[in-house]
Order: sequence, then structure tokens, then C-alpha cells
Amino acid sequence: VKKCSLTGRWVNDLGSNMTIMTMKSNGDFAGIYYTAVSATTKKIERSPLLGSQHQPYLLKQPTFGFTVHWTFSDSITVFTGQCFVDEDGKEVLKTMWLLRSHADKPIDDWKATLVGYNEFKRLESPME
Ligand SMILES: O=C1N[C@H]2[C@H](CS[C@H]2CCCCC(=O)c2ccc3ccc4cccc5ccc2c3c45)N1
Repeated sequence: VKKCSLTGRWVNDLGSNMTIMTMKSNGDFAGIYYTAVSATTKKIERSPLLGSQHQPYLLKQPTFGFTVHWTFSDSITVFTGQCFVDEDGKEVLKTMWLLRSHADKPIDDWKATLVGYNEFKRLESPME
């Protein structure tokens, strides 16, 4: 069964959600990210994501990475992690991320990268 193909809708522990719409045969994917939180005063907007995963038929519980280009701010986040299937057959994405915000000058570079982690669960569509 095609567990851990990332296409579809996911929600994380912060309440952010992402929809992965396209998946190429080599595991490259694209989608939209809507963050529930931000540290800027700008209005949060949907932002595009691009990523790549190992193919579940080749590697069970595949690893992946993706980049979110925040349209509403001058920052970018890269997520990387792995898809696990628990005993109830539920998929969970365990990820860590680096959030790079824009620094005005090199001396400010030291404070421009935040690190964290998020877990995502699949948002089942109502039919299922
Ligand atoms: O679902 C998830 N949502 C959160 C985590 C990892 S990504 C993160 C949302 C990030 C939105 C952009 C942002 O907050 C943002 C935008 C611009 C910033 C400019 C300057 C900053 C200076 C210091 C700290 C910041 C922290 C976040 C920032 C920005 C800065 N998972």
C-alpha cells in the first residue's frame, strides 16, 4: 500500500497545514504551506513549497526535505525529516527545520537562523 507518499494534506503540532499537490516519479514534489504562527507582524499568507522524497516503493518510511519560500516575509524555512507509519497504520512526519530570516548586515548573521521541530499528521479528507 502506498503509505508515506507525501501528496495530500497534512497538519502539524502548531496547527499549520500543508497541501502537496504534485509528485514526480523521481520523488520531487510541490505544494502550498499555510503557517499558523509567525514572528513577523505581516499578515500570514499561503507560501509555496518545493521538496523531494525517497520513493516509498523503494524505501519504506522514506526521508524527505522541503523548502518553504515565505511570500509574506523576507525569510525561508527548510524542513527535513522522515515519514513513519505507526501500529494503527497512521502516518506521522517527524521533521526538524531551519528558519532563516533576513539580516541587514553580516554582523547580524549570528541571530538570523532559528531551529526547531514539528510533527505532521495526515488530514483525512471527509470521504475516507
Ligand atoms: O509550521 C511552522 N511554522 C513555524 C515553524 C517553522 S516555519 C515557522 C513559520 C515561519 C514564518 C515566517 C516568520 O515567522 C518570520 C518571517 C520574517 C522574519 C524576519 C525577521 C526575523 C527576525 C528574528 C526572528 C524571526 C522569526 C520568524 C520570522 C522572522 C524573524 N513551523
